[in-house]
Amino acid sequence: MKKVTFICDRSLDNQLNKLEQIADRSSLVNHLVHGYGLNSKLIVLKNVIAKDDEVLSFHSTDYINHLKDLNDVKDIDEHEDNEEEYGLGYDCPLIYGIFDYVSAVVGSSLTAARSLIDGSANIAINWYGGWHHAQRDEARGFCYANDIVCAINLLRQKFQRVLYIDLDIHHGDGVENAFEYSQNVLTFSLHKYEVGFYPGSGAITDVGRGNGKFYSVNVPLKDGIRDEAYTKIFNRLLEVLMQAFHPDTLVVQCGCDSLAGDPLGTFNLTLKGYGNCVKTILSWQKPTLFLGGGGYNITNAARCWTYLTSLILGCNIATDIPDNHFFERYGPGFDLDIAEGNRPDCNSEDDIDNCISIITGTQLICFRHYLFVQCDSKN
Ligand SMILES: CC1(C)CN(C2CCCC2)C(=O)N1c1ccccc1/C=C/C(=O)NO
Ligand SMILES: [Zn+2]
Repeated sequence: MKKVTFICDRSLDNQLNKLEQIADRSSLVNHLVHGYGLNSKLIVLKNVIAKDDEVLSFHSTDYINHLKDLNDVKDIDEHEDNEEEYGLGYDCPLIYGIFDYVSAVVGSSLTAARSLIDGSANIAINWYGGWHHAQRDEARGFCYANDIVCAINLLRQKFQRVLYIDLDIHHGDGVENAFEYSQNVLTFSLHKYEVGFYPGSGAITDVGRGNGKFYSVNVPLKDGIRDEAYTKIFNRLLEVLMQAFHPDTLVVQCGCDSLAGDPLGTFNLTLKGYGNCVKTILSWQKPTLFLGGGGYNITNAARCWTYLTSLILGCNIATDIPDNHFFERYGPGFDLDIAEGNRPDCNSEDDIDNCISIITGTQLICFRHYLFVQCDSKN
């Protein structure tokens, strides 16, 4: 019997509602999960606010003290040093109660991770987390603290090797940067990589540094990628990486701004594309933490994460949206599925095959080295 924990907490909904671009997104997810009756199969966990030292497992003391100073400030202009420092400003506007917000969101991913560490679950779901751009000492890209890095640091207290997978349309730069020199955390990100597209990092040649060289894997993609090509590249690359890296646990960022119909709208995935990736991940039967992230078509985010929750539980759910608190928001079709867009796919067959051969070539060399090192150390 698969034990799946699920973070659901109204105080977290209130915290996330402070971000206007995703206001009430988490409430829609939770009500749709409930509407499908999935919550009766989940171990629903209340949030535990992160302690300072847990947030400081990654973030700098200066940055966290700055957030504490700003916690009761309503508008950055009121604050003496209101020029954009620590990343607070345009992309990351100051939100009221910023430190309380960060402690709650980091706490949500730590609460989920703890259930994998204490063995009360083999899979943990936290759709409140996944804020992959935040750096050690600054907010970035709408991410104020990196709950993912804090959760990986906690998981590493029990699990030796962690595989991080990032499905968001944006490069998971904050997580990659945090573990750039580590060979115990392999970061794998599929993302749009084009001049002028945020954050601008994540080229195929970006493979990590020092001992961590080759343990950052980046799959740069162009506009319009569809389920079939995305699934092919995902399965082919991860087949190699799983055999070579042998992770003890996985952390998966399921940002759903790669879906067709997202206001950023440049990828063309449907629930099938995300579902194929999650099915592959589930087949490895490793302790796994699933997180949210981007996703700005609010009802599509609810559709996607509810569907993924049902896959994780092994439950088939109807395509008709069930009665729930936000039912009318799913009109006019009231359908769980998301239609594929008709934007052209700018990724040719050759582009995809090139990506696969370049990466599997590099990674194989690296992991062959890794295996020798492992063999040597055992002799
Ligand atoms: C402000 C929002 C978050 C919203 N948004 C879109 C959605 C709809 C219309 C604008 C963005 O591009 N944003 C950003 C703005 C500056 C920097 C980063 C992001 C997004 C990061 C992200 O999703 N990472 O996974
Ligand atoms: Zn994103």
